[in-house]
Amino acid sequence: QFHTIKYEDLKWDESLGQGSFTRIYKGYRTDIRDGEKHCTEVLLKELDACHKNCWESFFESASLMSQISHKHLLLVYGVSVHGEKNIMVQEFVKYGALDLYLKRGKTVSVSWKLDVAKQLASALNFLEEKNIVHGNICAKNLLLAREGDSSQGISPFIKLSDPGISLAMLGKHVLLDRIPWVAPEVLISSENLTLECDKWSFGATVWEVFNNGNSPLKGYNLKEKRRFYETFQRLPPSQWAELADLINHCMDYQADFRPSCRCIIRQLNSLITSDYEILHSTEPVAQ
Ligand SMILES: N#Cc1ccc(Nc2nc(N)cc(-n3cnc(CCO)c3)n2)cc1
Repeated sequence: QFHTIKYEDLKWDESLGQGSFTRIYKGYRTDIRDGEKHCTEVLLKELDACHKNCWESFFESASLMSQISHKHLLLVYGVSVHGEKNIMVQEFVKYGALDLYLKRGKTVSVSWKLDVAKQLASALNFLEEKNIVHGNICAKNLLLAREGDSSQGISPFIKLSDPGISLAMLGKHVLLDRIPWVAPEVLISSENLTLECDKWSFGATVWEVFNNGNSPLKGYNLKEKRRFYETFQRLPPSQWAELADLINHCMDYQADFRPSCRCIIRQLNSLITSDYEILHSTEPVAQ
């Protein structure tokens, strides 16, 4: 169900860090198309050899992303297996993970952040229409393909990354550490992983985007993270009441009370036109 790529066609460049059980590298893929040699910049996502039993979940995640195509979903070229190595070959997205981009202190406007939220909501709406659960929505899995330039009215462009190893395969500690992105019902049983869980994670991700990429519950240990859910706590609300309401509506402890994607998109559209932008934007506004 997806393309297999010859290991000899891949070249590794610098290491770019790691996800859960995976290591990522910049790389190049040579392939011959209509008689010409092409060399494409790629992202090589390697599954740690010690997690061999996860490889089918790793490939399931790759095949999920290569079976459907949408402008805000990451393009997966295929997979390569070489001895112990399992490698997913993805399009190289120019500016990388959004959480790191925001943490690097880039000041972005309110409308920039709302554009990102709307693009994520449209990707989620697409998945919802296909009844596909992503299961790992977070700012680290949002990749920035275009920075945008608010002075030129050019909006940013994001791509949602593959979900990686499925939640069902992850140990309890990894799941607890994913609080507050993982929906509370999933901690009880990964059987509860439904489309509504992606709405919860969407709320936590929008919170990250509006808090300059800072991790919610930063510094909480696993016990404190568990207590956060057990006592039905909420993330610190944004001063922008309508935004805080949307985030809390998505992060409703009752899964079936969470809004549909269409409702989320409608609420985001109403936010963009509100005068919050004028009152709170960092750029001086022409009087
Ligand atoms: N400096 C820098 C820099 C780093 C990376 C990229 N590009 C890129 N392309 C992808 N397809 C995936 C990722 N990626 C990043 N972190 C994860 C793990 C969480 O998913 C995935 N990064 C571009 C610039």
